[in-house]
Amino acid sequence: MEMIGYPASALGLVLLFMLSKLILLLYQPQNKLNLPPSPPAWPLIGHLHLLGTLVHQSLAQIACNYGPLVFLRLGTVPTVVVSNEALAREFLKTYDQIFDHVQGCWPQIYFFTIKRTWHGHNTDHTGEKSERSVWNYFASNSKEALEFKEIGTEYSHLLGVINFGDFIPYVGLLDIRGYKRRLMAARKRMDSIIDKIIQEHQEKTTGVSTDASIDFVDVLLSLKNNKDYQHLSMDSIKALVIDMLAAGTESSAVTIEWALSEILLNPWVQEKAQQELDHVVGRERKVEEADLPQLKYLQSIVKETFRLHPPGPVLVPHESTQAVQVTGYDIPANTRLLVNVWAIGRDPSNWERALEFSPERFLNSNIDVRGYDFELIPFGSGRRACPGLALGLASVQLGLAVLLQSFEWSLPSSHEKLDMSEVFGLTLPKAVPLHAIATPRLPHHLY
Ligand code: HEM
Repeated sequence: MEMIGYPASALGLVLLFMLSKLILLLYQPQNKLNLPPSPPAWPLIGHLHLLGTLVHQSLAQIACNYGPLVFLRLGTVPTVVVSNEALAREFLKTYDQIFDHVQGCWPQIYFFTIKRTWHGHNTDHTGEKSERSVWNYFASNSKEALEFKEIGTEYSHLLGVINFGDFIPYVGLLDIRGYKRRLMAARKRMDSIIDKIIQEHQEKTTGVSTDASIDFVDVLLSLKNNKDYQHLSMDSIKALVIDMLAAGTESSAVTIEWALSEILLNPWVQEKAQQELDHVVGRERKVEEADLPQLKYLQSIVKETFRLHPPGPVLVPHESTQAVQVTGYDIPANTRLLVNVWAIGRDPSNWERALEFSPERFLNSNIDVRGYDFELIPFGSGRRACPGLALGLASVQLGLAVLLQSFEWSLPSSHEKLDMSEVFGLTLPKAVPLHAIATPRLPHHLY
């Protein structure tokens, strides 16, 4: 008998080979290792069946049953999950270098690019207003901007779903649920937008010489003239542009939406924030970035929002480059690390009334979000921490300050129940977008 042109015996041999490879991968001898606690695993899929659509919540539930350090086998991928402050410090600070696996020079490029192009939020280094062109491009309502947002939502969803094919070799080839096909289609659409942006930047003949006029696409393109980065292909540069756009836009927007939602549930927070804005800025001018250091209550609102709704709930997966012992447990080389920042932010051993939204808790506290206080690490910590921290933090603080100074916020109906459920994806947005009424509170000429 012949199947699709191949003799059945040859097909059988291939299947047998694939199956034996899979069994070898899944059952590598690990019995001599002192691995962290682990729930019972299923054949082939390991612990994948324990992950629901809200992965961070499933992992928090597993931590409740098995402790703050858990070893999981997600298909063939060995994974450790960390769910408390002390262990986060251990993995991200003490063993930072070991759990640092990422594509070669990319972290340096991210830092270098953001440093070259960001001199403050609204102003360049000379203190003059500057147009930050690529970001402005996507903040607009242009056809490309709307398409980018649409593709971004698709990407975010597809990167969040648990796709068995990503964890079990050969299953991925079948693409049973069509995720790969959808991702390729989204990538093709994204590629054509990025190609257009790159072409426009390459065609720019003037204005690239001053720091104020360059944006991060200019900086990335100029890497080709730098001898340390000449090996970078055009595809890598495109991927870097997409990374920066994806990481730099959604996280700040999602945080502001959560902050406003919490404020609507806790109206006295709005009252106190507006009193502070009136006192520090007044109502005759718009709040500016220079006002932010004095807006202590607003800063506390932002910290409290990051605590309960971190946009990267399990950070970006890190991977061990070598075997290591952490708190007496063996962690093999090539083990993925997930840090459940969402669970750490709600851990009652760190936070009183942990599930309550209470910005006041930060007013007389030194806890900050910059990666030194491991009970609150929405930007990660150490070598892999977010390179856009300063820009992201300022964007959220200023964005929220402008919204609270300019408008009185209320729900469309006093009986309306605000839906606070989440969707797990590239970030952690609200499942149901916020609908609120904005009533102007500043003089007419300021709008
Ligand atoms: C609310 C704002 C933001 C939050 C909460 C945030 C959070 C994060 C987190 C948690 C990570 C992963 C860190 C880790 O795995 O240890 C990350 C990575 C990253 N972020 Fe941000 N981010 C924000 C804004 C931005 C902005 C504005 C940019 C760029 C302009 C940016 C660029 C990046 C990049 C390129 C990475 C990947 C770094 C790597 O893999 O080494 N982020 N961010």
